Amino acid sequence: KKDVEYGQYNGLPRQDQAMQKWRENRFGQFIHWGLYAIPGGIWEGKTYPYASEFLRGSAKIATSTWDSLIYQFDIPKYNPKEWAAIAKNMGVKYVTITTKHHEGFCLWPSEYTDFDIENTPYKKDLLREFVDAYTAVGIDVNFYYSVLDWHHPDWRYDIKSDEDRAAFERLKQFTKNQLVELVTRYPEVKGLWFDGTWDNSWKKSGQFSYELEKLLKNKRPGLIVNSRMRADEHGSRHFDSNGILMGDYESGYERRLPNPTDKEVLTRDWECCMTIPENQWGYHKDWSISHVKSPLELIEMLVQCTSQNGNFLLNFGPMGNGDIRPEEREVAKEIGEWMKVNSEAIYGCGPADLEKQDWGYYTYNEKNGKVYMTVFNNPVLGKYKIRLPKSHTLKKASLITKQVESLEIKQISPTDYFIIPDKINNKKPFVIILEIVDRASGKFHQKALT
Ligand SMILES: Cc1ccc([C@@H]2N[C@@H](C)[C@@H](O)[C@H]2O)cc1
Repeated sequence: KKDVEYGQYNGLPRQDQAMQKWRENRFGQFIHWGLYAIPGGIWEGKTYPYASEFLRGSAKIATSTWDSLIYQFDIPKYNPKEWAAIAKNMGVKYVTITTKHHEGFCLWPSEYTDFDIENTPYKKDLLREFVDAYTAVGIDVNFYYSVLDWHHPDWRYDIKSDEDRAAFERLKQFTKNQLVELVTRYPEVKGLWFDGTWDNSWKKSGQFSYELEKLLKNKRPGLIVNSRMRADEHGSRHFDSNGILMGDYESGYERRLPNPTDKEVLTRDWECCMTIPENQWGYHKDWSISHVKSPLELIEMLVQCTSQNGNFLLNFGPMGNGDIRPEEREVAKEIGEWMKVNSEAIYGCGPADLEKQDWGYYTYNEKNGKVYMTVFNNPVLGKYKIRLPKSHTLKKASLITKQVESLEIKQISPTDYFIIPDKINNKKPFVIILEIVDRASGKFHQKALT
């Protein structure tokens, strides 16, 4: 064991009310919005296929040229109430918005920089309007904040000289000031999603990140931070040098999910953040340049995350004028229709600790003791196999839509059962509710998650 003074300092998984709500939420909306939404991946008539929020680098644009985009940020179509309605209808319980991405442009009127919403034609506190609109419809609000700041003259990729050290100390103070400002001006905020913390300069700031986490949690009791915020004093990130997760949940699954049978992730809280195109977080004008995930692909990811004790954060990239693009409206509508029927298998659910089968995923709600089977793959066999521990019995199977009172069950061995639906006519993923009992205790219980 290494002596780690600035690693994890509270016991995980957190069981306080705020974290339980974060866990029960399961499904969130990510929003990437900034100056990059104005060019939308196209510069001087050339389409750049890389992530649009990196266009400044991809198109080798001078910082001063890029920063002058601020004068075009007049967002005539910005309608946070409509954004919140779209999110509500999609079925998300929380939202995470980029208050400041790597470009350094702040969506709120910050005391510590002029590179913010106040100096745009819009002028008003866009973030306050956003927080109010989402809070009004009962969606929890989190802030994404990039420590990496391309606009700030004191950013350093590494600390190689006294000048670097002095500059980065100023940057750290600026970062602390902005974060205290955010949790103070917007006390409704539930969590902070840190990004841009991979450079050596931050890896050498482990103690600072430890003290910053403590400071922010003192200012906002219950605040939830992701593992990307932290480095320990040896430069380890996400997990400290003893392999202990830092922050409150693991946030390494970016545009990828764990292997569906990975049992290790069941032991901690984690969140997967996902783009609808292959790799666009900010608005890109041309989505024809890559695969665009269908609502069904995205629903399957949401169900898989829930089945493995994770949250799913689906990204939207609003347009430079503040409108939500038609493709994203359509995704929100179709996922929302599915959630209206099946969200009981998602909200407040987690892993069922049953052996995964090919037809799809199990989720489990320990409050009502119900196990949910979400079917994505119809077996040619026409029967759905369930395998239970010997001590358990499958008592009942019914459709969440209650089209039929119950489905036929056939036990084919001490551990295996077939569920035999009268007909399989589903074109969409569907949910079967299972009543499984441990004969000894009379109810299904999940192995305690260590
Ligand atoms: C190499 C790389 C750096 C930063 C990112 C940012 N993290 C995502 C959550 C987005 O904010 C993306 O811009 C992605 C890839």
